[in-house]
Amino acid sequence: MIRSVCKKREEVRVTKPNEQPWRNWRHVVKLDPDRPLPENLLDALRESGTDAVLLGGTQRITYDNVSALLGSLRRHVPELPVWQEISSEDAVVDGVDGFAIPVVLNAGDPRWLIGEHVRALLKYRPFIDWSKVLVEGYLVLNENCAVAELTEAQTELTPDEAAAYAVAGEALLSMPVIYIEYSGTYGDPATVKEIARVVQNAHIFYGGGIDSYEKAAEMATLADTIIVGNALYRENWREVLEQTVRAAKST
Ligand SMILES: CC(C)=CCC/C(C)=C/CC/C(C)=C/CC/C(C)=C/CC/C(C)=C/CC/C(C)=C/CC/C(C)=C/COP(=O)(O)OP(=O)(O)O
Ligand SMILES: O=P(O)(O)OC[C@@H](O)CO
Ligand SMILES: [Mg+2]
Repeated sequence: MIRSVCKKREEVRVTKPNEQPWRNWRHVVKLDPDRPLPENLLDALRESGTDAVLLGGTQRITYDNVSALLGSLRRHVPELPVWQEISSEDAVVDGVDGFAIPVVLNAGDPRWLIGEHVRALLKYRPFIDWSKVLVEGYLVLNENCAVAELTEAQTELTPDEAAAYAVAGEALLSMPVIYIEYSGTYGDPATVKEIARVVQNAHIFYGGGIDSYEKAAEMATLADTIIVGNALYRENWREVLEQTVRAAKST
């Protein structure tokens, strides 16, 4: 009986350590498919030393704008890994190097903890190569960002509470990545430090408000990977790119 049940199981590929390229990422650029890029940014990425690009945003993400941005990246920087951070099941594209799937640990609306994921699995499950999937346990900590509003995230957390969410993600839910998300504002180093202290094996992404060498260096000493988004859409994007990569690689 047991054997026949086992035979019926589909083969699920488990990711091996050498299939976790994100463990080597120190600096990542997050590009929003909904926003026009500064001229020459993509060419500058080629020489920048950044480790990967995440395609992601919260609002107005469509199949067409993700495909267009992916196409531009492949033309200008063919060697740079590009991962799609899925925020809408209708915008999933083919041809990326991997998929990052956010799960918002402190979501007030459970859709963003598991509901949307189940809906997407009903559609994509037979076609998924799980070795290309990275689950990100998001901790959304800036109450004034689009993702906090969408997910109704409980952002008022002490460092101890934030760390408990991170441990829940790592130890209870076996998440490989904990993403400390302050999108749009620079985070509280004490909170990031406490999370880094208690998390044992999960890889820590930090994102939010990084626009200088000093901020990048501070967060890069606490987190495994820093993610730079909004500041790349400003006039001084060249300086931001150069300084934040240099900080991430030298700390
Ligand atoms: C080709 C093929 C068959 C591929 C298979 C695809 C695949 C691997 C499918 C997996 C199925 C699956 C489980 C998909 C997930 C579906 C889904 C919609 C899940 C919900 C994700 C989620 C919690 C979204 C909420 C928003 C969020 C966390 C977005 C992440 C990006 C982010 C925070 C961007 C920051 O942007 P924003 O807040 O807009 O910041 P600024 O405006 O300030 O810049
Ligand atoms: O846009 P910023 O504030 O740099 O944040 C980066 C990233 O964490 C957003 O999801
Ligand atoms: Mg956005």
